[in-house]
Amino acid sequence: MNTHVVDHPLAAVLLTTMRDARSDNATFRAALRRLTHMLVYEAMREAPVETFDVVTPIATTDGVRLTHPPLLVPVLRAGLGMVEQASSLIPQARVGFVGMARDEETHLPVPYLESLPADLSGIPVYVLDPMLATGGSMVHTIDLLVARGATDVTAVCVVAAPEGVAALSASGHPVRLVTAAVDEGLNENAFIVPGLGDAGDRQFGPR
Ligand SMILES: O=P(O)(O)OC[C@H]1O[C@H](OP(=O)(O)OP(=O)(O)O)[C@H](O)[C@@H]1O
Ligand SMILES: O=c1cc[nH]c(=O)[nH]1
Ligand SMILES: [Mg+2]
Repeated sequence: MNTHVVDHPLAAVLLTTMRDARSDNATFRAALRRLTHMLVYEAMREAPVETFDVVTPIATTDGVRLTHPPLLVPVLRAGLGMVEQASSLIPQARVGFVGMARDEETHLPVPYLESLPADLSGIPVYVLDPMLATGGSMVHTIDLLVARGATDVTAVCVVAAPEGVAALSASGHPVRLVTAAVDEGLNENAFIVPGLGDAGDRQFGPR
């Protein structure tokens, strides 16, 4: 599986704000929005484009548009903080939703929402979730996408654990990962170390 760590000073500064336990909910959400801009920009670098005639006030020239506008899939709750920025960067994108909450005892994802187009064949899909910990939530989300015919999936994350990267790779799904960091690992509660805490709680408050 291809893993791209977005290694840029501006991304690192925003990630630092998100990691900092002193950042309040609003500060955390603002940093996530700005970092999402950079992650999606990088994730779309190789997106295929087609040309068409565009008429400037002076002459006709080649214009460019995305060949296959993608589907964005935020994983609720935490992925909600990424979708507005991602869709403003790609106004042609459609948006689907998956909702999932980890069971605090088993650390397994418990799905509660699935709102996706029926047929995803030929559509690139960008899954938005700041955290890839055990990988259970992301693998389950991609199971849903692949069952609808998706063959081109990008997981856009802020912090990944090596365990989650390995789980994604072992899933055998057609996925690549774009993330701002790969951290040390998971603690006994399956939280990422050093991580940034619970990305849902840090945006919206505890459930
Ligand atoms: O890789 P995993 O071990 O599955 O953990 C990652 C998941 O945990 C977080 O969501 P959470 O379950 O806390 O729900 P929330 O977004 O509502 O807080 C996060 O946003 C991922 O979806
Ligand atoms: O560190 C973690 C692990 C799972 N979910 C989070 O929000 N944070
Ligand atoms: Mg959470």
